[in-house]
Amino acid sequence: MGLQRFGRPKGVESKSSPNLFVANCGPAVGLSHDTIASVFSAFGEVKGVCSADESGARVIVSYGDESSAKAALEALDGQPCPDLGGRSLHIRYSVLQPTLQGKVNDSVPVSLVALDLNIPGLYLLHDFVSPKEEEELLAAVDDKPWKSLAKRRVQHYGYEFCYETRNVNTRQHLGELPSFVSPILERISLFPNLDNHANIVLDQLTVNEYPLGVGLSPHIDTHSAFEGFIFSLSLAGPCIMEFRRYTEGTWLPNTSSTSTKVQTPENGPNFLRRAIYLPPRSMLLLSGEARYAWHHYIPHHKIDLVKDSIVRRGPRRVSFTFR
Ligand SMILES: O=C(O)CCC(=O)C(=O)O
Ligand SMILES: [Fe+2]
Repeated sequence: MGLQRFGRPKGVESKSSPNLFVANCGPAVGLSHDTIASVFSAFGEVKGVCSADESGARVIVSYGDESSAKAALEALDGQPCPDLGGRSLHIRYSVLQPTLQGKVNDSVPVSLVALDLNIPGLYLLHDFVSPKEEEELLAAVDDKPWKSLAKRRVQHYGYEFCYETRNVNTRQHLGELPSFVSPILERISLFPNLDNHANIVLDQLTVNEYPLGVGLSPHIDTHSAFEGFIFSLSLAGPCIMEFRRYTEGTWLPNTSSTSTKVQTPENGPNFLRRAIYLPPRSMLLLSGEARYAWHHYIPHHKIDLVKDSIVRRGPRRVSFTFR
């Protein structure tokens, strides 16, 4: 029985189950799993006791049948238990749920630095803006009208972006990029790793606001619309970004537009996958091969596994993508 296979029940009333979630009980409060098993076995055969989480003070007690669990819950919940050092236990039914690992186990190992991905043209700078600048940028866009898409909200500056064609409408110039991004544009012009700084022309900005659990489908930003560099600044919450490179013949360009949408099964064998962690305030640069040969996307996760740590996404992530 592995850690976190059983969920903590959400409501006060939960469906009966042979598994009990028992709080105020465990090795951290001086009660071994064996001791707990022996006390709970007074109500039926105990199949196992395991930690409910990393606290050491919450366990799952599993019986072979629901009636034993019900008897134990009725007898022990909320009562000081003399055989368990007089502790008052808080007991609920628990439910088997997919492991935390299971929710993220389709992920590739997530790197913290761009170099580890071995994708030419991919760069990531941490702390590109300060926490104060982050706050100001978020306040500036929250002051402007958001446009709601199916799952996220966007703002466009410079040129309007058309999601049907995945292209900008060059006849609809919305004006210069707003003054609140001027310091960012200045800093971008000093970005290391760029051969020819004079070549950077960034006249379109998309601000994306992703609610918790929302990501972005695999795509390559339309070539004709945005030549050269794509810079993406992450604010407010973390996420991971994945990259796929298809070997020849495994994807087809979507002929209805200039975009190259993925048309292969999600987990076909014929592509390479890489992933990078994007903390808030970091700036990602996609150029060269990273920009033109790899699809990028943000998995629709609420949590990401980053170097053996569980990283929870925030209530929202806001990105500023300059092209
Ligand atoms: O949110 C991001 O960092 C990336 C956004 C993106 O890839 C796009 O707008 O094309
Ligand atoms: Fe993109």
